[in-house]
Amino acid sequence: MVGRLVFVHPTSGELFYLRMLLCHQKGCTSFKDLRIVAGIVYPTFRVACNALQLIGDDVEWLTCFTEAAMWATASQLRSLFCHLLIFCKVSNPLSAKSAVPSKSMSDFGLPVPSLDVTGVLRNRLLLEEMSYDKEQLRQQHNNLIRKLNHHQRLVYNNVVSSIDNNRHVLIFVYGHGGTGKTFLWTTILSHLRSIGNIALAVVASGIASLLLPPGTTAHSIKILIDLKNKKSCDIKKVPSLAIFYNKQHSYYGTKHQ
Ligand SMILES: Nc1ncnc2c1ncn2[C@@H]1O[C@H](COP(=O)(O)OP(=O)(O)OP(=O)(O)O)[C@@H](O)[C@H]1O
Repeated sequence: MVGRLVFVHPTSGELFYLRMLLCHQKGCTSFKDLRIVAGIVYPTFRVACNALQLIGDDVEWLTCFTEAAMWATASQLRSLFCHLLIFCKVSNPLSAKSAVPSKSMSDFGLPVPSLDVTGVLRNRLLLEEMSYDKEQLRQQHNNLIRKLNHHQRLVYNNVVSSIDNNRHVLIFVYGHGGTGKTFLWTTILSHLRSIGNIALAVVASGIASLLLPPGTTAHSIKILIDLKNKKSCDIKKVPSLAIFYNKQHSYYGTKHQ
């Protein structure tokens, strides 16, 4: 029987290697026969092609990867690996990855960070909120709290007691310009952060965010200022923002300007 094999693009994966085997293996009567080389049944057409030395053996890529492993950081190695996969037509990606002996911190007798810690390190929002100088904040708080006037003190006590008693509350503070609202927020924020809690200062505008230590705009963390029926905040389940909101002991304060 005389037949013609249609062209198969190299990016077609196993189909490409099947076509290659059909051009080289003789007397085969099944797909399995095509995968047999020197009596060994190979699991895929590509591996069978490799055994027949029909395709490159990736040595140049393995050498490149092994050399880079001597000096490159983990992040650079990951970039290189992706670059090789995408642009260099590596025939066996897994062997390239396993060619580099990977070491973990425990191999050097170092404590392995918990998943919780590595999660926090990847979360910029959380990292910022947890890296305050607590001692400095404690001193600032001690200095500010002494100056609070009667009304400020009332609000301050209310906020702190609701946190101490784990009560979820919404507190609205009204006052004309210059009556000490920002002063009050700063006192509350310094207290919460000095005891290791996360307190998010949210404002309506970018200019107002400069008044609070460090404040952020509501829209940048997807909080709606204009609350109406059936409106919802678009916070995805996995990203850092969701992890941030899930973190226990988080408090949000907003300032409208
Ligand atoms: N209890 C206080 N002791 C000393 N100074 C205070 C006190 N409360 C407020 N101030 C000072 O008064 C000034 C105005 O206060 P603040 O900026 O907190 O007002 P505000 O209500 O936030 O104003 P606005 O609404 O215009 O932003 C600031 O210089 C602040 O340091």
